Amino acid sequence: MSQPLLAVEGLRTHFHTDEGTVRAVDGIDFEVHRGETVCIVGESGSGKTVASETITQLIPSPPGEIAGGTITFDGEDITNLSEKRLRTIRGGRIGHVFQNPQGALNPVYTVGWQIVEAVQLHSDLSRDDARRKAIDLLDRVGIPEASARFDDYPHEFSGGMKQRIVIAMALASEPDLLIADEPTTALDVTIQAQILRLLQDLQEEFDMAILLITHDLGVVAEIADRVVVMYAGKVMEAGDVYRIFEDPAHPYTRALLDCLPGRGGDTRSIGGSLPDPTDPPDGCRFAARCPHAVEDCHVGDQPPMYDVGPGDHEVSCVHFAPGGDPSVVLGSDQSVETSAGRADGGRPESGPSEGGESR
Ligand SMILES: Nc1ncnc2c1ncn2[C@@H]1O[C@H](COP(=O)(O)OP(=O)(O)OP(=O)(O)O)[C@@H](O)[C@H]1O
Ligand code: NI
Repeated sequence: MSQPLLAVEGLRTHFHTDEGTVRAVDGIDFEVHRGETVCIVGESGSGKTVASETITQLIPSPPGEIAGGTITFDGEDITNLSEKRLRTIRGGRIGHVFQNPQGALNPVYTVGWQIVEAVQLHSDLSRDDARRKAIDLLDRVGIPEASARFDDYPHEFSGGMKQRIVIAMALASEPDLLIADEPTTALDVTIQAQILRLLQDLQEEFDMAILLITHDLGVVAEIADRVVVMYAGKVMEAGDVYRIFEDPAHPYTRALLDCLPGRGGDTRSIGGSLPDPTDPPDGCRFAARCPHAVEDCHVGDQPPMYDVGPGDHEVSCVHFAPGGDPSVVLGSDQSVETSAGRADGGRPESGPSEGGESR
């Protein structure tokens, strides 16, 4: 494969707090190639936002710290870039739509002014040309009568429109990579769909890569080329979106998918909770909640990423190690295991019953 646009290798982002060191991101690898959409999924608290905000060093430091690893963007190591150099990348070649869009717009300036600023920061367009470009951007993100609304203030727009404006701002520099952190979570379903379609259209138009963070697997199915499944600061599984949905390998991914309506699951969430991020367990971080955990799962480090094949698909699970027995997880059929979602953690009687239960 060609050189990735973004390569994250061995990344660790920790926070030093009174309660101990929060290992929010604890050694993860992933890549984003030009023009593709990579989705990071995982439960709340698994480190998705911290991982994405570490890329352009948006993590408050202290208490945050990049404790290890490298971030390479377009061939350049940007892990320890100076603030000055970073400013040309952040909001320039890398656009960012934050999880909380409220903070992204300044209430005391008109939206037009703010987008013009964003355009001018990364181009040498004249004020007039920047204004034309800003109106064009507002128009493209679907703000009706964009030129008439140019001088309106953020509070004069609805939540969905504000989010479109935030996206327009992130696009103002024509970024090579757009990082979008739960860009539609706060919005109603119709507007969510519109904004996702909009991102896809703009992606094609600008030949832009998208790193989308979400815990909505419905969104992932619709928009992703590749998926990275995070849990407790680690990557559990990664690969082509079709592989992840058709042949999910990690018990965690399978449990997540099980929560999707129409996949046979009857649960809203996975039983149990994330481990203490200041004191993660040995072995696989999901082992305590995993219906397939064996002794090996509780010792050593998180298992390495094993190839699941065919194609682009890797999983961090001992059952997929060379010589392991994936059928422990996969069972004899491909129906998604549902036990992980049961509040009592019980296994369905009909499920695969080879040894290895954690209880
Ligand atoms: N400034 C901070 N200080 C201490 N801990 C932090 C800080 N920011 C994040 N964390 C911790 O890092 C871990 C990962 O948080 P993160 O926000 O990345 O999760 P997430 O996967 O984005 O979750 P969500 O889906 O809720 O957005 C959590 O345990 C969180 O409490
Ligand atoms: Ni988040």
